Amino acid sequence: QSFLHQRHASSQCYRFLTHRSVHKLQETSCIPRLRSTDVFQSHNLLRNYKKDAKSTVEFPLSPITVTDIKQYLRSKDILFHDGYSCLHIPSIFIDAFTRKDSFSLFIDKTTGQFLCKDTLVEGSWEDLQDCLEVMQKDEQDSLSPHVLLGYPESLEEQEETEREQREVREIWSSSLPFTDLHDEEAQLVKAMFRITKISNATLKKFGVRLFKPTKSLVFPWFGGPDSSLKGIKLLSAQRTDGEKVTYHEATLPKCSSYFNLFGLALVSRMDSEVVVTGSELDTLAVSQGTGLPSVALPRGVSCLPPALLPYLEQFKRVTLWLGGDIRSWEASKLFSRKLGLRRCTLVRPGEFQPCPLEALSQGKNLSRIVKASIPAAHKSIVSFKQLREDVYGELVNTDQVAGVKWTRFPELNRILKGHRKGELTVFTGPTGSGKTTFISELALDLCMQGVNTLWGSFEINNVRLAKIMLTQFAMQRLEENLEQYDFWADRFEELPLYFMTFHGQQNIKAVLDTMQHAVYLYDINHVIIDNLQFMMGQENLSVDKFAVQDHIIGVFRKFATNSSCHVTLIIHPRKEEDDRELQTASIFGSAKASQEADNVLILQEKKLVTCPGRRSLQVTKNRFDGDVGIFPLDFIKSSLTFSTPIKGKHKLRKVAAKPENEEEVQGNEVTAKKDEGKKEKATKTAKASQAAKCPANRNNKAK
Ligand SMILES: Nc1ncnc2c1ncn2[C@@H]1O[C@H](COP(=O)(O)OP(=O)(O)OP(=O)(O)O)[C@@H](O)[C@H]1O
Repeated sequence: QSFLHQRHASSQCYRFLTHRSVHKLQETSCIPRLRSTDVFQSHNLLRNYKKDAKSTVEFPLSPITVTDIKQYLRSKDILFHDGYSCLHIPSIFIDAFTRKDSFSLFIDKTTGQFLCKDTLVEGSWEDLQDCLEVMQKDEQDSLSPHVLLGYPESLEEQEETEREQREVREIWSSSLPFTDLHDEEAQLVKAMFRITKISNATLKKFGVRLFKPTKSLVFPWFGGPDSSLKGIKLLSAQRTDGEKVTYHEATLPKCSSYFNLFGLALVSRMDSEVVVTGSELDTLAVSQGTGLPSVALPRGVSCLPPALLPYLEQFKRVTLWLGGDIRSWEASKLFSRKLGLRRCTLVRPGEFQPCPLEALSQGKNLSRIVKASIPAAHKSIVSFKQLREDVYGELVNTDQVAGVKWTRFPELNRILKGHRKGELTVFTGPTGSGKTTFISELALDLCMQGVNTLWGSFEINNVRLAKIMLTQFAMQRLEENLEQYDFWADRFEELPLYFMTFHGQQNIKAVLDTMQHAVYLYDINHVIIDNLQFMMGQENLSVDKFAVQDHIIGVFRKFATNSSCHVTLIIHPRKEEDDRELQTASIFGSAKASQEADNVLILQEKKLVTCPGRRSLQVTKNRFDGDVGIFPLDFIKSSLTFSTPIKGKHKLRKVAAKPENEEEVQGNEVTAKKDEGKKEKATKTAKASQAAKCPANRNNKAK
């Protein structure tokens, strides 16, 4: 209280302290980014490798609820509209006469973060409270938009921003509108991007141009009160497998500060309906095919940054048509929660409803597809009639339904089939057997494929953990190749990877709040908790220890389901006997708790008689399709990675995993052996190609 009073003693003082409080927030942030990036992002990186580095700054010191926000506003006699994702209040950064009845300041209901659309002033809930207090104290009816001190950019950052802005202007001014191209050339470019059905009029309307030197389409980002050019996205196309086209994109400014809803500049204040797509080309297709306003998400289906929500508040109906695959479908269900379920309808991907661009090329009626979109808010009781399309979707897309495949662990794909959202994986193994090291590689593999990942490492600190992951990423001992550090660190920084800063014993509520917050901000798909024992300390230990553990498992289970987020829990076994293998029962206190887990993985240490000390991974539970099994792991100390042993060298043996189908396990083992040769070859090729890509020294980076 007294601190607050001091803060509000004068505007001058307030400016200084608010500035400091921003830093305080950064210091205490529970989800910091690894390091600020100052590297221009390669034109060839896929969008799902990018992460929103900027938003890690604003972790609230104490979680805020919409009720708290409303109560505070009422206490200050501030009128507000209760919007879908935000509360709308009259902006305090424009004078009372100009603002009239316009409610242009948006407060995020989940985080309290605010944005004034008229002045683009933004800040945390604490910042807004400070501003309101100062206004009241000084009896002012508005504040200068400059009252909030920004987060000062370093000289390097300023230079980088200026360089980017210069580059934006240069590329834009040397790009050509399609109407300036010869017919033949325009057709050729359209054929290359597979957009022959998109008319020149549509391209012109959206201001799409061609940048000839890299044969890229240029999508402009117009924004701010003066609708000036704020950035661009460059899209290049490459034909693979004859007909298939792979797109690569790059943004300026770099992806972490690229917050453009492409198409927004064409939306009028009166529009109440919008179709949200996962790519700029899809937005062109929707606009041309339906005549409806349409916007594209800057990072496609990988995330919907909350910073964009105020721009979507005006729409009473939002149709999410994010693509033609299961990943888009899952993303649309998650994003609709952020946008407010009531107003969202979803286009279910399928044979007759591909992504908008494909639908346009196939001559489908896009308006009809949008009209047939289904409400996102589902009822608690449904009939099979409502479910049949979902069931059909699962049947025709079995591979995608099975989840993201590991690239480094083909044997795990064979047993578990993939990594799926909303599941709970429990992982155990003897003390010091390499649990953290193994899970680190397992999670890294997924993260490298665009699975947004959050680590809760309570036992080892984040620097050590990041060092392990970076070594696994580079697949080599970086201590001996320090000149390559920047090369690998720059690439590692691009991963959608976040760390909680908790260390040691933690209160489970604080951890869950942080996880929830991260899911909202970064669309986290995978949380790893290492390990559960660090959440036990503060619970009431007068009750049975294992009952507490089971309770905590139940809490994480609920979180995984409700947040559609995969949770991997590392747990120490309850007892270890030297000559006995660990089993499912070695972890859980009760049968109920083992029931909660979808997957149970055990790192077995001493099971292969021929090679003591060798680890193997055993899957003892797999709710998805019931397959269980075991496969050996080879540990490469220099890279801290695990890989399948060389064919024929080590004999696989069956363990008492109580497989439902013994024949199946034997079959699995045969397949595993077949895979070994392939894996070895793949590892060698991967290492060779990485070595080829990696520069001999850091000077190359500067070049
Ligand atoms: N398969 C392996 N063979 C030999 N050493 C390994 C293996 N896997 C990991 N290690 C090493 O063993 C040490 C402990 O590994 P790690 O911290 O991953 O184990 P843990 O099971 O998580 O430990 P704890 O039980 O304390 O949580 C590390 O130095 C790691 O590099």
